Amino acid sequence: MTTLQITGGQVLLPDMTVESADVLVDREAGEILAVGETERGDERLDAEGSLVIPGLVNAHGHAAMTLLRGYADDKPLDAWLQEDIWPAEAELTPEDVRAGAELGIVEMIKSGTTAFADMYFEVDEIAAAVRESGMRARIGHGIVTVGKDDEEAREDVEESIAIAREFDGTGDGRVSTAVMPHSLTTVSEECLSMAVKGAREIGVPVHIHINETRDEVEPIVEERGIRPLEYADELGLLDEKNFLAHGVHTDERGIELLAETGMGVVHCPASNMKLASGMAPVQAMLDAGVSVGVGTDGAASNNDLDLFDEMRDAAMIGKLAADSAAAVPAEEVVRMATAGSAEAIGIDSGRIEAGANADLAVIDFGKPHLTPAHDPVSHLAYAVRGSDVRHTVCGGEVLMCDREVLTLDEKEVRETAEKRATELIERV
Ligand SMILES: N[C@@H](CCSC[C@H]1O[C@@H](n2cnc3c(=O)[nH]cnc32)[C@H](O)[C@@H]1O)C(=O)O
Ligand SMILES: [Zn+2]
Repeated sequence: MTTLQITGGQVLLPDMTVESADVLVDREAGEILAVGETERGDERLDAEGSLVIPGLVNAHGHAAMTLLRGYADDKPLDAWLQEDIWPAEAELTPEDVRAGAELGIVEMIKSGTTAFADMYFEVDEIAAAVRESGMRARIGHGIVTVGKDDEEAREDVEESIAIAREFDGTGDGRVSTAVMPHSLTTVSEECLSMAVKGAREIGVPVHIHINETRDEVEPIVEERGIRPLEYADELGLLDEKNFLAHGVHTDERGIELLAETGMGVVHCPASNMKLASGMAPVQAMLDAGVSVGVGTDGAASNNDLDLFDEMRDAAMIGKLAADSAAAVPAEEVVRMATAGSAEAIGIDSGRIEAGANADLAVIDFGKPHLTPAHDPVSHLAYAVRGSDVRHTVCGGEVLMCDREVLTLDEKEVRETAEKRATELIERV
């Protein structure tokens, strides 16, 4: 066994208290051995003047969409997808997806994120990028069946199931999967049922966008006389294992259904504000006991993958939505972006204690905007920026040390992404 000792810092514990402690990690097992006064490690990572926190978990996104960052802004979801995003995505090659995923991963590692959930296509490229990077991820092939004939539609579902089966548990267990129908309005009823059944058979979750915009709710109510979550419940889609993105237009009955079934919700506040989708009733969900995590969504609707930004947005919009400054407080938002996200997407991460996976980020508190540090948890929610992260560790492996990414070549990743993004837009 070789050990890694993170020394001299303050540590954020699962009960949200902070204490001066070292963290000792078993590098082979990828687990935390001890927190406190530990024995000396074989290797050491300096955390003097810094706060050690659980690695952040980005519970919903499309990492490869970094290639489309700033390509199409200031439009509502439907027009944005149909006029700009989908035509551009139709031109993406497997190599483009790899380049975009690597760029997204570098950005996440640099801002203290150690795990993420991702819905996209060319998933073998995304799996390869995750394996190379050392991050933890739950990935899947997004199914869209609108505009396809029955056979093509079924093939898309089968592909999502086959990919989920193939990659689950790979990358030393750091890669897990889900079957990922895009939404209740872009996938037919028959195909949604197929997806639910297929996921159950292979024992992986289902991940889907639900209740994102009003335009998505209305057609379901008109056609079926019930709201999206009631329809999802009829399909057997609401389950403790499964998780949805957004949940913006969720009414009281919907919140009850989420709480009763244990279905996870991934709140994506920046994307919801940028596309003017609405404000998710996050405090009401938390009060009802719903499992809530936080995600950035894709870089084309955010436009960055910095979860510190997202925490601040979640706290701010959560207060507006509840009309209360006490809603979605700092501690709650930090919990949502760590243990909450991990629980929602079903991975073991998000807490610093002996026996847990060693997924950590070390934040430099020696900054003007983090002075004075009356309450480090307040700073995490309201003042820390991704660029304050010094080191990132996942499964006991150091992914970034003193802001240098060790598992991928940042400069090369940026140059490749820039070139591929430019050529992509020329083709579109
Ligand atoms: N099989 C489909 C791809 C589905 S992947 C998931 C899709 O979600 C899209 N997407 C990104 N952000 C959002 C969002 O906020 N709501 C709905 N869809 C989104 C993204 O552009 C991508 O096309 C195809 O080949 O076109
Ligand atoms: Zn999305």
